[in-house]
Amino acid sequence: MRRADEFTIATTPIASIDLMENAARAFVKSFVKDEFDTTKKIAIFCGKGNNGGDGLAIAHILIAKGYENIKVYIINFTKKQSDDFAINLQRITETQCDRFEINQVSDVKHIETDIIIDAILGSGLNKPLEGAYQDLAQLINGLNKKVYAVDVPTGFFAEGELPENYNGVKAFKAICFQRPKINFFFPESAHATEKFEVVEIGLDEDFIQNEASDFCLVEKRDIEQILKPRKLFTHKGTYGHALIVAGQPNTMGAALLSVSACLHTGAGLTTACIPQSGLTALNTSMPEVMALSRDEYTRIENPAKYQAIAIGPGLGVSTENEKLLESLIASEQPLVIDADALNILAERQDLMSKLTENTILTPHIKEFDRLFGEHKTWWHRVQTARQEAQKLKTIIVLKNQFTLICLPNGKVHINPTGNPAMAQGGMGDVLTGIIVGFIAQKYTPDEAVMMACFIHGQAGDFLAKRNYVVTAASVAKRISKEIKKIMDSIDK
Ligand SMILES: NC(=O)C1=CN([C@@H]2O[C@H](COP(=O)(O)OP(=O)(O)OC[C@H]3O[C@@H](n4cnc5c(N)ncnc54)[C@H](OP(=O)(O)O)[C@@H]3O)[C@@H](O)[C@H]2O)[C@@H](O)CC1
Ligand SMILES: Nc1ncnc2c1ncn2[C@@H]1O[C@H](COP(=O)(O)OP(=O)(O)O)[C@@H](O)[C@H]1O
Repeated sequence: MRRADEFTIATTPIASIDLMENAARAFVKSFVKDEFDTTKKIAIFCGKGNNGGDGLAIAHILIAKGYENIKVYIINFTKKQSDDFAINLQRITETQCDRFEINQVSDVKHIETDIIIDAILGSGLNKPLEGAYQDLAQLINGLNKKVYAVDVPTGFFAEGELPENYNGVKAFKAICFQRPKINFFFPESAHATEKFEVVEIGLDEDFIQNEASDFCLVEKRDIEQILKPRKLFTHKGTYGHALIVAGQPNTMGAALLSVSACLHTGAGLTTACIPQSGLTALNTSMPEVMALSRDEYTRIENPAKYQAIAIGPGLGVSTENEKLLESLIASEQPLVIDADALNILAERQDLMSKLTENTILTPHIKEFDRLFGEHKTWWHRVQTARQEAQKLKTIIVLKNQFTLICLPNGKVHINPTGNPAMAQGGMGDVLTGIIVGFIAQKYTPDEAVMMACFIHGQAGDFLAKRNYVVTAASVAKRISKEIKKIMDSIDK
């Protein structure tokens, strides 16, 4: 982002001070949506770098908008100041804004305010907070006010491993510039901010798109480019045959959820390989689905006849299932491996090197650590996922609030859809069903995974607008409508 900043300044007729003004305006636009009461007391804490420069620009824009009680506090812990900070300090001096210098932390104790805007340190943070900065952050947290952070909360590293005990400012919302910071996507960021919003500040978009970055956010337009319409004269054979090996007598639900998701994703034919005891449930709830009884078939005859095979939801860990997984891996079909099949793999590390190229592994955090070892931080976990995806030539779908899709080429696609209403058992089984449903329809494995994660989350987001909790079965049933919604938006 810093390079995009420099590029934009160098190649467009925009001065860095104007870019700072753009950033401040974008911050204010978002801020006033939440905080429209112009009589509230607002304290803006400004460091002396560009983050603080933003804070000063925000102050004069808010004053111009009629906010009556703005006070600016300059954090004077260092002599060094940035050029744009100095320009904005001069500008604010020419207004009626109340301005105070904080030379020591104790000066903050007497501040009375309703809202705090944190512009002390931003993306220029280059070491963990200590000394006066750390004490100041603790003091601000102790005031228990609603804190809006400019770009990032003070003390929060935009990327890289986050320190175990976060000691920075705890924000209610971070309003960050142009692109989300990678670390916002990891659960540890919840210590630093309750939420974040990204606002555009006019950086050169073509430059950002072309910058080599290993991380990218999946967007609706990516899905629009991949999705193919169902054409005239096509038939069930066109849309492939998916096999889902899942369920045991007490976890038949996992199999049914996965199969239902596959059906609603549009596979031409779906076969469920489940124990005999589940057949009645399957036939009653989904007569469209065919069955292979697993009591009879401990091996899958002719796996090549399926265009896509998933194994794992509710499968159970047993010697028979281990053999079944081993035989499917030996068939050299690319598989979708989930849940108990991942747990079997964790016990049989020798099978890992035998996985066919483009096999998809879909672990949640615990399954991931069972497979690849304990990790203390998400940053570290994601580095491992990237390395393993490259080494094994597999796709690793590391499931989370923001699911991270690690591809064999080292790229990580971050899925932005989904919400906590989806945090309920069975949701991952549905994701597996969607992935296998798309692969059956001849989408490439990385396309299938990207579409599946995005649409799974989008279905959950739609349902969460009207429900406190969203069940896995309701997400599975919603998939076809969400695909249609995207299809219709392409047609327009
Ligand atoms: N790029 C963009 O898209 C745009 C960015 N903009 C804004 O600029 C912000 C980045 O500004 P920035 O580079 O001036 O750094 P900032 O965060 O103000 O820090 C200042 C100085 O603090 C120091 N320091 C570091 N760690 C420390 C610590 N632990 N404890 C104490 N001191 C510490 C360090 O100085 P050093 O240690 O290197 O001498 C650092 O240089 C960004 O977040 C956004 O708000 C927008 O205006 C326009 C578009
Ligand atoms: N807070 C959340 N926000 C977004 N998605 C979530 C959230 N909690 C769970 N999910 C999604 O639900 C699924 C849960 O997967 P998993 O734990 O394997 O479920 P199960 O094994 O019960 O089927 C993942 O796709 C995950 O991304």
